[in-house]
Amino acid sequence: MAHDWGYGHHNGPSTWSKSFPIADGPRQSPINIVPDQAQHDPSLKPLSIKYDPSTANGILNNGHSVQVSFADGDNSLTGGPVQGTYRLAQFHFHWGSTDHHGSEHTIHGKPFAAELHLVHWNADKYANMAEAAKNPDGLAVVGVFLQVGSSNPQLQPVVDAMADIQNMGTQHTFSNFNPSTLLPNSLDYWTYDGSLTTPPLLESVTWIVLKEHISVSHEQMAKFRSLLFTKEGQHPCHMQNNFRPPQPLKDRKVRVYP
Ligand SMILES: COc1ccc([C@H]2OC(=S)NC2=O)c(OC)c1
Ligand SMILES: [Zn+2]
Repeated sequence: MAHDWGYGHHNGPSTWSKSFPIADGPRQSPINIVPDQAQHDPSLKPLSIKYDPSTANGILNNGHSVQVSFADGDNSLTGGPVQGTYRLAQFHFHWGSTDHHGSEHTIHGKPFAAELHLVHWNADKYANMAEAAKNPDGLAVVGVFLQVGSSNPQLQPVVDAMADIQNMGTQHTFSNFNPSTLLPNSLDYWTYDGSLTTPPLLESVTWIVLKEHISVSHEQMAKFRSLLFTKEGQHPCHMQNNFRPPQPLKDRKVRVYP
């Protein structure tokens, strides 16, 4: 059966457990992060991220988000909370209908306007992203908060490409883009064991949520909200509020670096 999960009243996050019982699992994401309760851990290392801009190979409206994919190549995440080398597969975003909410993780209960997810898979242990996603140490997702303020020129190539992928299922060429330009100056982070934030909600993600946000302008956010959840010819429904709310922490600790 084709899964018709979404973010609407009838198919949104509160309904996902019907088809995906893991939605009520022990390590679901996102979560609310309480900085004062995060634990220091001397085994945590600084993050090391190196991307090859020539591996960017397309931008897609997948009906849930806007996603930029990368060919297998020298795109590595090492250090931080992970062992070995994780390879970048794609990045995408989650955002709201206003500038005051839209991120998936929250800090002290406070949401940001949007959240960037840079998705990496454990290339030392698994053959590809799909295999990695089935394993508890398979994925590492770097989360970056977007706060509305000054325009972010580094985001503009992604924003400009949105004109070509307005409808669900549309894609366009997107090349020579270095996603490290979307990272803040500081790579200090919180980390915890979690999951994918949309179905299949697999509990295979080591989360690395950066403390420092990046900026985005109100006008740039309006372009995100101009995207459509719907296909060409369908009654148009604007892509916004494509975020899952925070889930119970249960028996987990959030660690902090430094
Ligand atoms: C099959 O591939 C998937 C499926 C779901 C997600 C969701 O989990 C997070 S995290 N953000 C999402 O939209 C995904 O992202 C890596 C990749
Ligand atoms: Zn995501």
